Amino acid sequence: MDQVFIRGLLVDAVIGVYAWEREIRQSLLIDLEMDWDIRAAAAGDDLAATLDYAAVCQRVHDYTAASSFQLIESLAERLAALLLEEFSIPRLRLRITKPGAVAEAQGGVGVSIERSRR
Ligand SMILES: Nc1nc2c(c(=O)[nH]1)N=C([C@H](O)[C@@H](O)CO)CN2
Repeated sequence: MDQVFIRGLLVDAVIGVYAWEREIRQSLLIDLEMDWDIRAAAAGDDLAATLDYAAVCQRVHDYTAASSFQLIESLAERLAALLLEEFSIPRLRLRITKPGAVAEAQGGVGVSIERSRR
């Protein structure tokens, strides 16, 4: 299946389990791979026929920046559900990296999920 993807979308949010984490904003990196048949958009050279990655970035940014979950798992599930629904995406893979969470983990730590529209 074709995909529209977003890599390394940087968003600051209140996220974390510990008391000190509730007082600050921390950076998150969000990666998305979204199934989308791009042939109609390519044939018509038409933005309206494809999944607008800029619109998805804006929605992800706005939702995440306003959120205040403890676990990145919670953010991942909510984000996946709203994107599947609002953009009529059949299936997506979503990864959230919390770069500063574990100093020794140079590549960051996080979660990755794959979800489909029901
Ligand atoms: N699987 C997870 N493990 C941990 C999370 C999380 O969201 N998912 N969060 C924390 C703390 O908030 C941590 O980021 C503080 O450094 C610990 N483990």
